[in-house]
Amino acid sequence: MQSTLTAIGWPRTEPLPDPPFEAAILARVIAQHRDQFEIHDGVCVHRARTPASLRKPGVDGSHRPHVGDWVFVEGRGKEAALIREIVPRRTVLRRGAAGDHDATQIIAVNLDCVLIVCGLDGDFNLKRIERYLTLVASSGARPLIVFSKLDRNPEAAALVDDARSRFGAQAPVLALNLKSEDSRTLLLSALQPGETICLVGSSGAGKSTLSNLLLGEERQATQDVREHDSRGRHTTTHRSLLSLSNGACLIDTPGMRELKLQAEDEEAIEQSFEDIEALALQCRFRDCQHAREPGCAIRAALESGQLDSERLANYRKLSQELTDSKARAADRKAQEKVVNKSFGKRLVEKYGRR
Ligand SMILES: Nc1nc2c(ncn2[C@@H]2O[C@H](COP(=O)(O)OP(=O)(O)OP(=O)(O)O)[C@@H](O)[C@H]2O)c(=O)[nH]1
Ligand SMILES: [Zn+2]
Repeated sequence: MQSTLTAIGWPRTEPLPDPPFEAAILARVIAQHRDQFEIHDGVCVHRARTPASLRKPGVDGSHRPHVGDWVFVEGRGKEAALIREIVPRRTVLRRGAAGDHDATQIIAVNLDCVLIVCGLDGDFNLKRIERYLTLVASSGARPLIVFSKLDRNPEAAALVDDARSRFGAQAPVLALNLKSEDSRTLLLSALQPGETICLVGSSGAGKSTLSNLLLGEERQATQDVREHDSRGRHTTTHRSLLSLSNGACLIDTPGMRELKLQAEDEEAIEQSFEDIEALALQCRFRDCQHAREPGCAIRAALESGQLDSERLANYRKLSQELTDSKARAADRKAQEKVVNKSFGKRLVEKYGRR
């Protein structure tokens, strides 16, 4: 049992925890879709759910299972398994302002190494890397900075030097062309057998390219971890958890990859796209969407070649993420208010107003 679980990241040197009830099965949460979880027991993938009490709004997020958790479940097979207990976590990666509990959200747990992926193109941003480093350091996991697109910028070496002198003491720094097969060996040698890794970084930084690079010849290596869905069919497209040939494993799920930006990143976006924000100020209309409005400075800059359309697209994507993230945060707050209000009302009904 130990060996099948180490393939999905159970630490080799750590004994397995005692099952808390009869027929308890130890498995790892590898993906989450709202209230549904995908768990891996070292052999197969199953569906799982939590008890209804944990699904109620207002429950502290840390009591709920998260991607990377080791859990004891009851029952497998046709029905979704029931997650009964969460094994104490070794590390917890959260996003959001440190100390501000309202704004923090668990991204993944039990990670050993977090790869901070950053492009050596327009994506390069020391402030953002610094912020990621802070998040990773407070998670308990080890950070590894991976610069991508080394081949895309003739000035890359200077940027990498700059980053090394700033962050070299906190994290190893790799600068790679992720499109080159040679980079796989370099990457794998920076990872340790048995550790669980994940990728964070902004949109377009190269996370997919990196996981594809690791996947490349790794497909064979994952064969021994056979994957079925709950009905026992093979799911060939399954990629949430990837065992690498050096014994490390990569957790890479949509919820994690889209490390959505928080309001505090607004400043970072403004900084990286100063030129675009300055141009937008010159548009005739203050609420210009840069679509068909007359006197649009952004479109003029695109036409004259002063502004690169890909860069604008990237800016739009990041700004949209920021807007979405703010809307979700507002939604959460509003929902909590409703819950607290109805809870208050029930108290009044039960005990009368005091
Ligand atoms: N030449 C070159 N291109 C790269 C490198 N890394 C990534 N790219 C390209 O950059 C683009 C974005 O890379 P992705 O891997 O899709 O970025 P991502 O971080 O997964 O982006 P999201 O899926 O939006 O989170 C793709 O067109 C890649 O082919 C690199 O090292 N060299
Ligand atoms: Zn405009």
